[in-house]
Amino acid sequence: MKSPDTRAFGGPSPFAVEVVVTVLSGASKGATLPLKGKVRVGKAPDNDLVLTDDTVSRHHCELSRTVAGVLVRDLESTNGIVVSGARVQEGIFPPGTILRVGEVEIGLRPAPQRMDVLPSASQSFGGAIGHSVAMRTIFTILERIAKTDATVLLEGETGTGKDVLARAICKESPRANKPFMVVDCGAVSYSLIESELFGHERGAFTGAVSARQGAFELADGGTVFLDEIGELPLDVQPKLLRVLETREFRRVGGNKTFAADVRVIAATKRNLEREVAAGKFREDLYFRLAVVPITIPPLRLRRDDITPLITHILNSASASDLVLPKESLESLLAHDWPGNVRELRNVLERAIYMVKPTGGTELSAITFPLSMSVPEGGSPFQFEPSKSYRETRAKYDADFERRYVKWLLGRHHGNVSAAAREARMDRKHLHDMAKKHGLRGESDG
Ligand SMILES: Nc1ncnc2c1ncn2[C@@H]1O[C@H](COP(=O)(O)OP(=O)(O)OP(=O)(O)O)[C@@H](O)[C@H]1O
Repeated sequence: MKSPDTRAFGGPSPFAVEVVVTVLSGASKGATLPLKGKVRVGKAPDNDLVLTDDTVSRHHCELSRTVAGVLVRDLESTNGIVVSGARVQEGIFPPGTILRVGEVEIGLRPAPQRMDVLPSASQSFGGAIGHSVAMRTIFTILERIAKTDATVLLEGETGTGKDVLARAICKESPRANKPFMVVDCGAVSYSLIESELFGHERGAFTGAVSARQGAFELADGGTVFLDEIGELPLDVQPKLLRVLETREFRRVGGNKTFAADVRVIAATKRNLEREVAAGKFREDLYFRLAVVPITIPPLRLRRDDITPLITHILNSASASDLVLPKESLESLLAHDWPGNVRELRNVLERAIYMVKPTGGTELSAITFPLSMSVPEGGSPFQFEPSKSYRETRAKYDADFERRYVKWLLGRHHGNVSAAAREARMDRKHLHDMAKKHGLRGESDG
């Protein structure tokens, strides 16, 4: 293992991001200032950033933006500047670094969303497909930062592709051939999460019958993917923060210090900034993780991606020969996809499994589940005040009948007898209903 160093976690500046200086503790907590030109920090009122704290000197330090990062210079202060536990006279630090000025913590917060980012010319990044402007803009950022050690925070609803992007970042990084260790912070039991991350020594706790390596140790030289980071218990959060700051860790119950030579990628379904505001997630840890914050929009807000994703999913299921009629494509494009790309994949794969064994060549709308046309949590009904109860009811009865028959026949690949048997209804009646709605059942010999 490499010897531990005091380099701020996140590595060199990944790209020319704007930096905002944020006060994280003390009386001026919450104060922010964009880092433009030189920023003087100290207790005296003529500073750009005034910190009213007795541990801060009148003119304490000076910060300025350089191409390589933020130049931090101590102005002969009494209590100095500390970064990752080491006192600093002068040095260049990447966005994401936290400085201790006397006893006050100030963060150099990156603001990459204010960068002028053009969408990538590429319609994929690693295994992730995306033709929409939103996804291609994300690809541009990832193309730039994948090769660095910058910590990435991926936020997005379930199924939007956080896991795919984390793996893609790893694949495009110099750590591609090193381990990629996943810790699902939401799935590991509370008592074991620390051991899962950092390992434990034999006898460290009841049940620790033998020593065990954690993800940070196993990933040495590679990448640790902290999935569902928003679920990390509050009392474990400072431990992770310390490791990210000092880049070293110990196993639970151990004395030996290991260097954490890993790149960290974290992901969450939650809005972590909101969790911070609600006191459920530590601000300093959020700050450490969100060096490159990426928000993946839900699929319903980037419908341009649906068609290429369908093609991609059909290809990867060796079903590119199946035809998707216009009507079916339209219904897929219109759906709101609360489960995002995962739901699209599931719907298509189910349809493929239903059609392929029958030797069918079309993924007709009949093979898509009924639930598709009803947004999750939404109502399938849209009432019109001009229509009477009878008319309204007749319309929905007919709609219900059509959807039900479509679904039922779909389950039985159009075999009317089998479908009627399952629904315990008369075969002829089902046949007539299908005919009425223009749904054809297969000859059921
Ligand atoms: N842009 C994409 N290109 C290709 N496949 C994708 C894309 N986004 C998601 N997928 C596919 O959708 C499924 C769900 O993606 P993934 O597991 O990455 O989502 P997630 O955001 O990590 O979900 P969760 O929050 O539930 O863990 C996977 O099968 C993945 O391959």
